Amino acid sequence: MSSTLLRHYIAGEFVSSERTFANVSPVDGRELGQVCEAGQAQVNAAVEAAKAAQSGPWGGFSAAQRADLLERIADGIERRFDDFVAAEVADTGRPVHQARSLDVARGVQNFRTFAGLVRQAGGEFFEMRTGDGSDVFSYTVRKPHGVVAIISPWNLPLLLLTWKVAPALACGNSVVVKPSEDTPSSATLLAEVMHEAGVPAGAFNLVHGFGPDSAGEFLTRNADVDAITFTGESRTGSSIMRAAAEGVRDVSFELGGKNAAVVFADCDFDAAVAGVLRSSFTNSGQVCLCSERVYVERPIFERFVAALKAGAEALKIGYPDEDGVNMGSLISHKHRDKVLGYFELAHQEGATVVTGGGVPRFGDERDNGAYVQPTIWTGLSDDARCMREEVFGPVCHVAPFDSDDEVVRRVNDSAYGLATALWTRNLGRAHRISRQFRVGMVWVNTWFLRDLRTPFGGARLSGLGREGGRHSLDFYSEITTVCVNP
Ligand SMILES: NC(=O)C1=CN([C@@H]2O[C@H](COP(=O)(O)OP(=O)(O)OC[C@H]3O[C@@H](n4cnc5c(N)ncnc54)[C@H](O)[C@@H]3O)[C@@H](O)[C@H]2O)C=CC1
Ligand SMILES: O=C(O)/C=C/C=C(\O)C(=O)O
Repeated sequence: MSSTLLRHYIAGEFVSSERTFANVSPVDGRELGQVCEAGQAQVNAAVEAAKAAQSGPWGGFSAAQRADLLERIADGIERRFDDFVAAEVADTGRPVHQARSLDVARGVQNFRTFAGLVRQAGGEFFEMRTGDGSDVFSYTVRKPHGVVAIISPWNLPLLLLTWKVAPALACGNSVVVKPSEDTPSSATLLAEVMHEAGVPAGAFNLVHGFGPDSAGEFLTRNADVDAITFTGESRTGSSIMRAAAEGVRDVSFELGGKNAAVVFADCDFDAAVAGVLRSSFTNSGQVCLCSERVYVERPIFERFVAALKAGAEALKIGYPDEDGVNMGSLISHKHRDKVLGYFELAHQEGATVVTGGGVPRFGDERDNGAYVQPTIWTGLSDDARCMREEVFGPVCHVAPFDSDDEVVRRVNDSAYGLATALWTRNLGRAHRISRQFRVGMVWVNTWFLRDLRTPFGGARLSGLGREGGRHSLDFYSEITTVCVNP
């Protein structure tokens, strides 16, 4: 990073504020730098700039020009790939190889994908014969909403931010982005790339700060914001929805999950063990798609738990740039306290701790970091709080099951409904039961394999609406129908 003071980006300029807060490394607890905190006036200025951009040069861009701009932004991220990796790793403590292969690579891909999609996006066309014999035709045109507020979380900072910024700009909106207070760095770099790529002033704005009574709430309550897209905790989604109700603004929410993995006795055993290790422990369990409930068909239950335990104990926890490291820290000490609270609760609720359950000791500065051990529980009842609430850490509970109907019922017995992963060689069964899960996404013999054109989102507490492919174009557009009676 070029500076240790991270600033806002408003109306095409980097600006600071008097109030700042510390950006703290979750690897060793040291301060990485200071971040400006936007007050009400600065958030209002960002929204005003975004609104003004709609009637300036940005408002005149054609879809093809916007697509070209998105390609230039993707080129800009690629040119500064190593800076983005360093920013993401410093803020999150994740392994460097993950930031390279997932976070930053996907940031680039989001811009290229939505550039391609908006170039192809057509409207709809219908013909209808009326009672008097005339042929009426109707067609649709896509227009931007205007100003879109983007509130993003800390778990996959650049990936989730670009997943929203790219289609919002592709559709011609102006955006005001509020990244998580825990991960301000890659968003600031993205503002630098926007500046270098020649994004017209006001089309992309960035404000730093917190949620309640800070930049997040100021932004979502601003009446000139036309639509809000948010990824984060379900409770925060409810607060934002209350703010959006004023003025009946459009919302798109990707919220939490208490996802299940279902392992049938006929699965490819080694692939299923490797898959569940990934789905439970990737990014230290801090992906909304992670599996915290694992159901294993009884004939292979004991063998599966033993193999999963061996796999979890073989995961290497350490510095982000260490060779062979699989797991980094959690995002923050605050989040570690939350995860450790669930470790304690599991103990009180009668769990058997198969492995983990504590904090690794390194004997160096990482003991000031926010690490926890990968943890596996068995023996909890389906109504235990640890089975119903999202922990968002490297932990799963493994339970046996005996029939398809039973496992579908238990998987669906959740307030959440984001994703399920199935492991079986019987594709007939996979097709049959996939549709029975009350979730937005089902993976069969894989996990977190994403075609960016497919709908992404969840049911019930897991979200509202779908993004991805044309679903993103629909959310980020206002569609007008024109009916012509020739
Ligand atoms: N994708 C997911 O499912 C995620 C789930 N979480 C869960 O949420 C818990 C809390 O983590 P947080 O970072 O505090 O998540 P959060 O949902 O509170 O924060 C996400 C974003 O929303 C903003 N925000 C918070 N309250 C707001 C409000 N009232 N109005 C507008 N913006 C607001 C935050 O500043 C941040 O940018 C975690 O322990 C984890 O369990 C966190 C991040 C992502
Ligand atoms: O878009 C993806 O591929 C990943 C999405 C993950 C989340 O939404 C999350 O962890 O919050």
